[in-house]
Amino acid sequence: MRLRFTKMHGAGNDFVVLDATGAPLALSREQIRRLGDRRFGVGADQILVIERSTTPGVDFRYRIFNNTGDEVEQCGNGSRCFVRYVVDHGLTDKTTIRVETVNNLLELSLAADGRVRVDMNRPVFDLARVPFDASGLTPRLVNGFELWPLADAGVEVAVLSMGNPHAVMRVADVDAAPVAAVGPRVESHARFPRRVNAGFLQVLSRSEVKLRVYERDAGETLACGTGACAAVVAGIRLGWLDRRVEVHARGGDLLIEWPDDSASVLMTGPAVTVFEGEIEL
Ligand SMILES: N[C@H](CCC[C@H](N)C(=O)O)C(=O)O
Repeated sequence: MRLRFTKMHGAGNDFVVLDATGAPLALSREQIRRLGDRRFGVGADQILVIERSTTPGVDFRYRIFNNTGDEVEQCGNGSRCFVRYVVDHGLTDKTTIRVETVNNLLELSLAADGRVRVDMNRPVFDLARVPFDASGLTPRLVNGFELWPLADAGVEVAVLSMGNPHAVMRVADVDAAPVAAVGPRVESHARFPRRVNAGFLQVLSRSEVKLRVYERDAGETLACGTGACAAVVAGIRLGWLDRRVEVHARGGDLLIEWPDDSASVLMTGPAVTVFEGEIEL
């Protein structure tokens, strides 16, 4: 099968974007893995498949696959690249776009300076919906929010979902943090039945942080949009951060806002098209 694709990134988190708005696209797990393979394929952290939505009032649907071939629920940087793609390819003339994913409905808009602003919906703290198994654990409360001990990984984590699961831990210096050693142990910890994205958060001030994320399936990426949302929400709940935070990821900067505890999390950041191409799968 000859397949046209668009290579994009959002703050260095990179994607292969496939346009299935004209005709359905059914790819095998192996074909998804090939697209994501940096040696034998195009190479990307995730593969995004864009489709028209059949839901009234919703413009598009987009599916997200980690480069292992696993389909996942949410991708913050990917949602910004999705908007950039549909606008640049004339698939919509709207400036605010509603898109559904496997378990979420997002409202996205182009900002004046070319960045993309995404309403990432509300964070989920119900542990069963993350999912996280806290049975037998006693959390340490900070500002009334739980930090859960993962003794065998030697860390405490804040646990929440942005549609996909996140475990956030505070570190003194992200550049010195044991991401390669501790990331996989948290990602695959038995208390996360669907595994988890592991965020390493350094607080620079109440409105500025540095973040590294060891992503579920993908390993450390240069940025993780949902990870940035989860880290800022956890920091606000723990009393470390204000409601509008600049997040410095290794691949670029994201602006995260959580106006109040009942509001959606808003993320603003870059979305860049790198090249278009074709591949024989
Ligand atoms: N690895 C994530 C999916 C991609 C999320 C990330 N790339 C983002 O920008 O939110 C997961 O398995 O939940």
